[in-house]
Amino acid sequence: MLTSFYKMHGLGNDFVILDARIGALPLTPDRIAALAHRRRGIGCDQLVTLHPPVAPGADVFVRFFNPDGSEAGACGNASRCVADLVWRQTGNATPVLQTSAGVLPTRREPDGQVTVDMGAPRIHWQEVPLAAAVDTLHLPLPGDPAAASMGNPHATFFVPDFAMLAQGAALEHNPIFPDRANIGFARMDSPERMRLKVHERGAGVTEACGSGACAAVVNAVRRGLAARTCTVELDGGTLRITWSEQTNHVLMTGPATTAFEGTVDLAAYPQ
Ligand SMILES: N[C@@H](CCC[C@H](N)C(=O)O)C(=O)O
Repeated sequence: MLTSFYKMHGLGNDFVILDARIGALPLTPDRIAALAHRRRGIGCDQLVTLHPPVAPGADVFVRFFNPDGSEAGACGNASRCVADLVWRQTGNATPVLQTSAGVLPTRREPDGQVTVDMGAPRIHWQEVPLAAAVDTLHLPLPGDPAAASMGNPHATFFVPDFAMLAQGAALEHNPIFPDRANIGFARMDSPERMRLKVHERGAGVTEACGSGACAAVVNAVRRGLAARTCTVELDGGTLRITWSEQTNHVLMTGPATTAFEGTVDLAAYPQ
């Protein structure tokens, strides 16, 4: 069962991308976890699959899976990578991605970076989701985080340093997050510049989290800490995030890089 894959990354947040547009792939949560394993598989922060689109105007349907086998509604860095891949395959510089959380227009910039319209943030407690009707701007947790969904659940802690990062795994599983959550730690260096580290749901600390950067800027703007356009510095590099006042959509701009292409025998991995 030889299947080709692309190994790509956005700021060191790395992906195995499998193309299921020409035929379904026999993937299960266990097989995804095995493929994502850093020593026994190809290794990645997320496994991404491409499918024929259903939404009118969409060019490709994209699904995102964490290395624990769970599925996520959004992945900002992988969205840029898929847009870059579609551009390289077809020459379409504005591919539209369909995801389980919505339809995302993308654009290749003149400098080769990719902008993804990540849609409108969801800030009602049921949309995040949270387990109870609480103020999403001030969750009843030590550290006073704010919550938002960018198609996947995020909580942002505004911190002076990153001493809390080790608490990310416990916070991911806090009962206030019924679907677990990605946990961001943001240090505001100025209203236009943020330093961010993210413990990702189902993946642990990664070098960058695109949806986490979008959620952190949204939450920082809601708190009066950031300008609508903010540079987010992650361990793997920087993203430019704009939360548009006109459209309420969040635009994310950053690089997309191909590391290598390869072939994998899916049957050699557990089902
Ligand atoms: N790395 C991603 C987010 C991937 C999904 C996340 N771990 C989740 O479970 O929601 C990004 O760049 O946004």
